[in-house]
Amino acid sequence: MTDYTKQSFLSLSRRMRWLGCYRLGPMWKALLVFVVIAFAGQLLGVLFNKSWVQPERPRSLFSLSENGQGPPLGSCRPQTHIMFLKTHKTASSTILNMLYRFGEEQGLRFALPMGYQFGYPLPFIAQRVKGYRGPQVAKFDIMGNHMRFYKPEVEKVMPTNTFYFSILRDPVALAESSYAYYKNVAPAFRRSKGLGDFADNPNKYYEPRLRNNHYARNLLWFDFGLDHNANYSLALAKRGEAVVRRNFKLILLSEYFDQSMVLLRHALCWPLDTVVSFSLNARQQISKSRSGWVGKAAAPASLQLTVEQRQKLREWNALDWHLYQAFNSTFWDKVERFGREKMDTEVTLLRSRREVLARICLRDGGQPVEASRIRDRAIRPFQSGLVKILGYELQPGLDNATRQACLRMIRPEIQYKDLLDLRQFPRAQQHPGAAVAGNALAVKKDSSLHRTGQQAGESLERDWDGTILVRNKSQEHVDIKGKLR
Ligand SMILES: Nc1ncnc2c1ncn2[C@@H]1O[C@H](COP(=O)(O)OS(=O)(=O)O)[C@@H](OP(=O)(O)O)[C@H]1O
Repeated sequence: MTDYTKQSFLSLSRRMRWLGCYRLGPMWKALLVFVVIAFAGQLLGVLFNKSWVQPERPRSLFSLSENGQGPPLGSCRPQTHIMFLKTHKTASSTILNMLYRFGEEQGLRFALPMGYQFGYPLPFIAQRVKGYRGPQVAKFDIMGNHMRFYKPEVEKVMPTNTFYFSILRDPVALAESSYAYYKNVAPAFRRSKGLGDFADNPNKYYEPRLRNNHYARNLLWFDFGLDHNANYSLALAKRGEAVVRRNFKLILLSEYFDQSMVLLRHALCWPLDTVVSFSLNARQQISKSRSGWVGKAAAPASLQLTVEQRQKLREWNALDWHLYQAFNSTFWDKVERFGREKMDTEVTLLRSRREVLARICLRDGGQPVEASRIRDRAIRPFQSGLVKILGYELQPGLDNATRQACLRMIRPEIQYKDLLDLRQFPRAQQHPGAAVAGNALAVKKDSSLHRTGQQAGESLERDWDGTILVRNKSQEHVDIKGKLR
């Protein structure tokens, strides 16, 4: 013992005598001293060691309960600088909804597009971000709307310690989803009789230079900013894979959505409830599996595929197929490192939380419904293509706080973006009709055009979804998705 410790010990025993502890035996005194020292140590640790600080709870109704926190995450701080590359038809709207919820609850600032996508399908440039004033001038925390990824420009907008992640889906399932959604949009799909017909002879229908045909070939590769029309070679595929690996810390899989959410929550140090979600943007469902995502029993004739046609689609999308296989293997390595048993426990917990929240929030036991059946027009999802895109009805009679928390979980992407936009830019001129959803086409005037000014030599044209395309001499176009879902 040092002199200082001896002194402290003596002064402590004097105080204990003063408190009446002199009646206790020596064993009890020693125990009491130990307890006092341990308590003081804890207190100092909490005060001075920041890594002991538990993640701040989102001010969500659900997270107030212990179950909503989930199993402990250890000594980490919640990540609040996040870039999510929102790939198409991969469950990305469900993930964006989580990011919107988390950011809203934590009062974070979103890098939002002027319209609904960041200039897609053109490669991303920082000027597409509303409120961008130059590299690192304005502070943005979360970015997650559709874009064609281009890292040097994203880096101008997001802080250096940003966590980059994205999600992939099996290219055959993705092709079905894409065909159903973009049937009338991608010329290659429009011309074919069905997906099977397209798979049998894609070159008959596919013209690489036609606008929106990127939805028909290696769509993931395209979204990651790579050349989706390049001829497949293993060397090329590996180079692309390496680029994705370099740029993204975590790649999720939509087929293993719940396991993905567990990995994500641990990577971000987030409470369980932030990654509990209801599947958004699903095609009309037949049955609902336990995992909570909407499955399809019988596909419409135009989407039916033989085993050979599935194989042909893999070959047609060979670059995406490579990417999917490579990251599928990485994904399971991560699960292995995480611990299979621990993963199973957390997935079970996540699913039971989803069931609890579905019972609280959703009408008809949580079954998604056709947009036309949703009484509140403000939460009807956007419709496109061959099939009906489903949404949810809220349970009637909820108290206001619960209603708001539930609403956040089912609010479709477009309406949610409008709401956040309005909060972040209360004084800016908003789109007429913002935050009001309807099934009808409502083309909105885009405020960014008025702010930046339309240049001489540019002409306005609309894309399939109401996006305003500004065409100039070099044929560059800007998107401002202007159709409400
Ligand atoms: N939780 C979960 N797990 C697995 N799959 C899910 C989940 N949530 C949504 N989905 C399915 O994702 C498809 C929609 O994808 P996106 O939201 O990325 O579409 S979009 O690009 O934003 O239009 C769409 O696929 P299809 O139904 O096959 O079209 C959704 O059903």
